[in-house]
Amino acid sequence: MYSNMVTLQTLDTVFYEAQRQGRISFYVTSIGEEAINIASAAALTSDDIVFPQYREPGVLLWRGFTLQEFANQCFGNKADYGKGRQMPIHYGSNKLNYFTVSSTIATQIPHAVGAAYSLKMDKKDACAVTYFGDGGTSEGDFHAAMNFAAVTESPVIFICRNNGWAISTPTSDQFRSDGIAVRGQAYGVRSIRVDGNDALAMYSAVRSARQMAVNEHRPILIEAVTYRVGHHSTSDDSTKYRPADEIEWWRMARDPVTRFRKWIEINGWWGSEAESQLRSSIRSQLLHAIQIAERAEKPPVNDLFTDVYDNIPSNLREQEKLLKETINRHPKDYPADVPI
Ligand SMILES: Cc1ncc(C[n+]2csc(CCOP(=O)(O)OP(=O)(O)O)c2C)c(N)n1
Ligand SMILES: [K+]
Repeated sequence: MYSNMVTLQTLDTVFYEAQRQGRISFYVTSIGEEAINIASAAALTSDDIVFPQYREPGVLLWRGFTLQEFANQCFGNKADYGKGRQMPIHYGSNKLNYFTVSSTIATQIPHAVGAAYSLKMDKKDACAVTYFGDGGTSEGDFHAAMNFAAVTESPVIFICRNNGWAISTPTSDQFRSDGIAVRGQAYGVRSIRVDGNDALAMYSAVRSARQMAVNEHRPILIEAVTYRVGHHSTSDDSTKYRPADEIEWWRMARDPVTRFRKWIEINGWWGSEAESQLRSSIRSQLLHAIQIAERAEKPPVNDLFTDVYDNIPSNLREQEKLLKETINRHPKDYPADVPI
């Protein structure tokens, strides 16, 4: 669990730098939420179906998505499963039971309940797991999903990362309830609040939630209290709306990775030599993956028009024709490495 938390941290640092260098168009970090990502993933089984928001790439990492696969998606090259049609960080893996990230807030929550209901009808030994932020609970989709899960008694785990901020909106401007756990209780869903920066607490909560969901056929809500240490995304400057000392306190005093490291060190399982070896090894693996992803061929322009319709409708054909004509007229304005 610790090496995965460090890998996630390093992935964030390296990809964030790549965005600042203009090599990728966008990025979102999970800094401060590494324990929620990795400890929850460790407590599930690979048959459990994940419906993520966008701040849980650690779950995918835990399941075996490679650093090269992360890089291919962010660089939108030919090896990206989304064929470069999504913004960076919209990962997905059919093989790893991880639905593709959708930026439209909270849409994944009712999807998870539907999948859980279907797992129950098929008598599968698995549950659905969905992640969202506190902001997600301000959407109607959250409320519809909670109620649907409660009445259908579906095996679904709702993991809310209550990180204090929905971009620039603090939780105090979103709701006056005592956090999120009471909202689950209001719908008749067994709910618990955990310290999301404590990897062991997170692991234990998700482990028990999974047992209850699968064995007793019931939804469970976990409110993981945490803090979004990074900016919302690379399109945001959070110092414009929150005090720097608040960010600093969470970064220094409450960092989930440092807390877990202290625990494994006290147990004699880790030391500074292993730490520096791990960090430099992951960093170099990542830089290598980025180099490969950056040099790889881009998907052809044609791919923009495929995979939605079996027979491409005439309006899309027309758009395709117009796009190609435009590219031919202004070749200098289009990247030379994108096959037409
Ligand atoms: C339906 C919808 N409304 C608004 C947005 C714009 N938006 C993107 S992220 C975000 C904040 C989400 O906050 P939260 O769910 O708490 O997750 P966090 O970013 O804190 O992890 C908003 C409002 C969106 N993507 N989709
Ligand atoms: K949030």
